[in-house]
Amino acid sequence: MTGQTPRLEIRNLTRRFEGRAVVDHVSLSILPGQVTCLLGPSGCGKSTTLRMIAGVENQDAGEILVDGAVICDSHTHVPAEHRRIGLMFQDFALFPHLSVADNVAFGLTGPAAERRARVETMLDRVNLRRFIDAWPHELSGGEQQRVALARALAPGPRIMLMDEPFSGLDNRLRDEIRDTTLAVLKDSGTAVLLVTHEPDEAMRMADDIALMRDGKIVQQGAPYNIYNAPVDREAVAFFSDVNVIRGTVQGALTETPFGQFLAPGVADGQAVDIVIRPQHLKIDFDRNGSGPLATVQDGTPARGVVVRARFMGNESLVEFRMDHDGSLIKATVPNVFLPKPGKPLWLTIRRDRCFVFPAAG
Ligand SMILES: Nc1ncnc2c1ncn2[C@@H]1O[C@H](COP(=O)(O)OP(=O)(O)OP(=O)(O)O)[C@@H](O)[C@H]1O
Repeated sequence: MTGQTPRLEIRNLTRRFEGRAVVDHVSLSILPGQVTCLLGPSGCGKSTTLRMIAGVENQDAGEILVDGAVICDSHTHVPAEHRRIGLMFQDFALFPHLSVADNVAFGLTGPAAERRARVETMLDRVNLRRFIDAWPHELSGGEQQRVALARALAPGPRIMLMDEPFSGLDNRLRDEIRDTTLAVLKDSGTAVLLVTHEPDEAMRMADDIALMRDGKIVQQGAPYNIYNAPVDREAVAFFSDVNVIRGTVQGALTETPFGQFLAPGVADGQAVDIVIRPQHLKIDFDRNGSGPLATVQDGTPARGVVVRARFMGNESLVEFRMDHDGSLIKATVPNVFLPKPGKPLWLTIRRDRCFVFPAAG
């Protein structure tokens, strides 16, 4: 909703180590009940950003606001324990010497009866009330994770910071725990900043994704927009395998073996990369040396020879060596399609799914 005060806002947050800005003018805001994922490769500065918001690391510049009030800038520094920020980190284990009830009650104050009632409510939310008197070692990994969530949410934090919270769980359990966690977080109205290096996790959890690289946020938006309108070639490649077809621009157009592509605003003679995901190529049979007819949607077919084909479960991945320049191109098709190496086939690319970027380097 426009005009709503963000629960969490950071402005130009910067942190330098040994002269290098590992977090470089990072700004973002999160509304109550919204989940934002800070997504990026290892070492891009995600955890450092989170640590500054939590108050366990000082920024060199920038400000942090909660509900419109500054909690940290060059003059103010609200200590970590007064920020009402919940934390859930991968290695943020339960206290092994405390029962489930005492773990969840850990950050609570007030009369014992009230604390007990709050613990029961929180365990109900994560469907673990029956384990109230159990010890952490009696619970599975997923159950422990849900208790950790109940513990983090029990004091009613305004913001939850989560750093790769699901990475210790096996795949199938992880999907289930993510869904439960998301439902509980949404219900609590907390603003969530979740750090992950896994695009699938971000797509699954986030209302908003902030894509981070080398200390900077390079793109921010809804998962759909980040996936379908990426800012550059690396942003496409972060979410999936990509094929890159290099071309040179003449008169805002580039000629390729797959047909012509528009390159508006790019100067004559400049190289461009046409980037296409493997699932957006179409494969067609060779008809005595010719392919299918060119169409407006799919451009001109180009011929390649199968290098290898693998069955991946839901789809088959076929790799081609292209006749025109010897480059390798990957295409995926649903179900089982395993042509023999050496077989000539024709490829077309879905023109509406191509991204054209000025070539880097
Ligand atoms: N206390 C420190 N002293 C010096 N350099 C540091 C310190 N903390 C972090 N760095 C460096 O800052 C960069 C960003 O680290 P950070 O942990 O924030 O990245 P990340 O994106 O969270 O990575 P990962 O996903 O691997 O945890 C890294 O190059 C790291 O080596």
